[in-house]
Amino acid sequence: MANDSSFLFSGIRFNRKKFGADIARFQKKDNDTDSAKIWSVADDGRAKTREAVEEKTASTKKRKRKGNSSENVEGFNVFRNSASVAQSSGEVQADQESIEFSKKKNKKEQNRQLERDAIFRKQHNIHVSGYNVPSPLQSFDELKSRYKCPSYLLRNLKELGFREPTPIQRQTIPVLLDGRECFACAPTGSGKTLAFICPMLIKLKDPEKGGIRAVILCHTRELSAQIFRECKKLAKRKKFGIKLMTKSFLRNADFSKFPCDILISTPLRLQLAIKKKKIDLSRVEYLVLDESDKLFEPELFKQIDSVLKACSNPSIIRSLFSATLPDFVEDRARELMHDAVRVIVGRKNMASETIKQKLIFTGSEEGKLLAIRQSFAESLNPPVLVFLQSKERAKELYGELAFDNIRVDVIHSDLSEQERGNAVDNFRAGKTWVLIATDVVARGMDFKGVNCVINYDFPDSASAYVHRIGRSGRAGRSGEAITFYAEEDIPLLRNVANLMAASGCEVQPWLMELQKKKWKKHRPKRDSISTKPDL
Ligand SMILES: Nc1ncnc2c1ncn2[C@@H]1O[C@H](COP(=O)(O)OP(=O)(O)OP(=O)(O)O)[C@@H](O)[C@H]1O
Repeated sequence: MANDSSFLFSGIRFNRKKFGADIARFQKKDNDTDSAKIWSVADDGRAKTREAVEEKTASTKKRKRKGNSSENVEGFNVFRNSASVAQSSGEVQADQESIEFSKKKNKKEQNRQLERDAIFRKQHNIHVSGYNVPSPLQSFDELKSRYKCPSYLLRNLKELGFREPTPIQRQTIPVLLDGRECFACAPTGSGKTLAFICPMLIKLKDPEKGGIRAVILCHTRELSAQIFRECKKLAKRKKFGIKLMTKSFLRNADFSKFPCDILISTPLRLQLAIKKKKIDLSRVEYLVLDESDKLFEPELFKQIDSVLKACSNPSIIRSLFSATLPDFVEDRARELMHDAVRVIVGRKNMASETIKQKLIFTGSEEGKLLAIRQSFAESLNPPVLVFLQSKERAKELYGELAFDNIRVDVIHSDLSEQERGNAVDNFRAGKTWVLIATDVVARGMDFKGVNCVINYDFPDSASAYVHRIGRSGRAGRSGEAITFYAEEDIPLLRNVANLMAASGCEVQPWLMELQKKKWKKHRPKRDSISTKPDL
C-alpha cells in the first residue's frame, strides 16, 4: 500500500513557501509528538522507575508487613527466632567457648586443688577412697569460711586447747559436712570423737523441739558417758538437748515428749527403748557407730539392726569410726551406706606409734604375779592399767594387789553402773594409781596420761591388743605397753611381733621367724592367780 501511495504522490510538487506555516505547525506537532513521545518514554521510564520504586516500596512494605505479621504467627516466630537464633547462635558459640574456657580453667584449678590435697594428705598420712572426696581441713578456722561454723564452737575448740585438727579430723569433718556417709579408721587416741561430734553440731545448727536428730551408739556405758561429756563440752554456750541413755532414763523418760537433739546410748538400751517405749527415731539425720567393728560383732547384730531400721529418715548421714576396721565391717559399711567415703589414717588396724611395746616371758601364773610386783616395786609410774581376760581373774588379781600398799581398784561387768562409774572417775582423778580391768574399758576410754598398760593376760585378738595398749600414748603423748606371755601364748607371739614392727617398735629377730597363727578368741584356761589357800 505504501508503494501505491508513493505512486500517487510521485510527480506532485509541494509548495513549501505557501504552506510553510502549516508545515511548521505540523513539524511542531511532530516535534511535540516526538517530544510527547520522548516525554511519554521519559514518563514511561519515570513511571517504570516510579513503578519499580513503588513496587520495591510496596514489596518492602509487603515484606515489612509480612515481617510484622510474622510476629503474630508462631511458625514465623519460629523462623524469626531461628533467624535470631542463627544470629545469636554466634553469641551462643561465643558463650560456649567462654564456658568451655572457664570449664577448662576450672578443671585446671580443680586438678591443681586435687594435687594440693594429695600432697597434704600424704603429709598427714591420710588415705581416702570414694568419689569426689572433699579437701582436707587446713585449720579449724577454715570451718568458718567453708562451712559457716558457728563462733561458739570455734571458741569452745580454742578453750579446750584444740589448736590444730588431727589427721582424722582434717578429713572426716569435711566429708561429713558435705553430707557424705563415711567409714573411718585411725589410731587409738587420735581424736575420732571430735571428728564426729564437731560436724554433727555444725549440721544441727540450733536446738529444736521436734524429736531426736542425732544418735551416737557405742558399745559400753562408760564410753557413752565419756562421749556425752565430750559432747557437752563442745556444745557449751548452745542449749542443745543432749541426753545420755542411762538405766533410770530408760525406765522413767517419756519419749513422746522428748526434747532431745542428740542421744548417746549403748545398742541394748536403745533397742529396749525402741521396743518398749516406742521411741521415735524417724527424724534422725545423723547416726554415728563408734567402735563400729565391736558393734558389728554377732552378739550385737540384732540390736544394731533394730536401731538402723528405726532410723528411717532417707537423708540420714551414717558414719562408722574405729581404730580397727576388719574387712567384714568394710563390707557391711558398703552394703549399708550410700556413696560412702573411706578414710584411713596411717595403716589399717595398726597400733599407735607413740607407744613403746615390750613382750615379757613369765612362764607360769606365779611368774606373772612376781613380774608385776617386781615392776611396781622398781618403777611404778602411775596411772597404770592392767588387763585380764575375765572378771574372775580380774577379781583375783585385785585380791592379791589390794594389800600391797598401792592404790589399786578394779572394774568389770559384775559391778553396778554406779560402782563402774566410781572406778573410772577415781582413776581419772588420780585417786587410783593402778586400775585392774577386763576388756570393758579396753576400747574408746580416754584416761588422760596413762603411762603404762600391762597385758597381764595375753589379749584374745589383734584388735584387743591394739585397743588395750591404745589406752596409753594418746593425743600424741608417749606411753608404754608390756605384754606378759606364758607357754600357751607362744603360738601367737609372731602376731604381736608383726603389730609391734608395723608401729615402729624394735622386735627381736627370732620373733619374726615364728609362724603366724589365726588369732581370735584366744582365752586359754589359765591357773588361778590367787595365792591364798582354798578354805
Ligand atoms: N585437735 C586436737 N588437738 C589436741 N588434742 C585433741 C584433739 N582432738 C582430740 N584431742 C584429744 O585427744 C584425746 C584422744 O581423743 P579421742 O578419745 O577422741 O581418741 P580416739 O581416736 O577416739 O581413740 P580411741 O580409738 O581409743 O577411741 C582426747 O583427750 C582428746 O581431748
